[in-house]
Amino acid sequence: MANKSNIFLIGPMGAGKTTVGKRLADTRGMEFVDSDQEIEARTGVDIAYIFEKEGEAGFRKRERGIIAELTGRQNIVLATGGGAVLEAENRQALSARGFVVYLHASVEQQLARTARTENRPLLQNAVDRREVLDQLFAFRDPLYREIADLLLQTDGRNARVLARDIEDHLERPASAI
Ligand SMILES: Nc1ncnc2c1ncn2[C@@H]1O[C@H](COP(=O)(O)OP(=O)(O)O)[C@@H](O)[C@H]1O
Ligand SMILES: O=C(O)C1=C[C@@H](OP(=O)(O)O)[C@@H](O)[C@H](O)C1
Ligand SMILES: [Mg+2]
Repeated sequence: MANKSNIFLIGPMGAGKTTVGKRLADTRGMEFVDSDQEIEARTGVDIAYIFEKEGEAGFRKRERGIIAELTGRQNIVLATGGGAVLEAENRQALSARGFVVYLHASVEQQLARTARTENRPLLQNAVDRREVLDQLFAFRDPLYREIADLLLQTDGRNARVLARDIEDHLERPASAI
């Protein structure tokens, strides 16, 4: 049965999943978990190091394991990584086991918010970050939409306002969501 006590945040790098998720969990008194931070805590190394040693495929395998586990919990706010929706298994678990919020951001906004990034290997190694973000977004946007229960535009809107928007949607009767 669907467990909608969980809130799962999806969307591209720089959409604010980690930032908004933490804030939302604080105000709702829920546990906050970030799949990337969880992988780092368990392996003792950062995401960039995992990409370097195991390639993207190695990272996706770890991400799949962690999402399968975390989506089985209750009453958590989970911030996923931007590529979590690539795996059908992840999409299935996310949509079945929680309320899925797609934090949408234009590529322009993604670029601005990831400008000082130090632990996003897909961007760090890129010659042209805009092109990489463009391509990722074109491929992934339909996947985010496929499982989203709610889509929020984040351009020009701060994390506090976005967390409150999510709260407002959750307070509404189910038929209005
Ligand atoms: N709504 C927002 N408005 C302005 N800056 C934001 C917003 N959300 C996140 N940020 C900033 O953008 C950067 C990336 O945010 P982060 O939460 O790590 O995104 P994600 O987890 O989706 O990749 C951080 O520096 C964060 O402070
Ligand atoms: O878009 C992606 O494929 C990735 C996004 C990152 O998470 P954020 O979306 O939180 O930056 C992180 O999981 C990894 O660098 C790969
Ligand atoms: Mg994040």
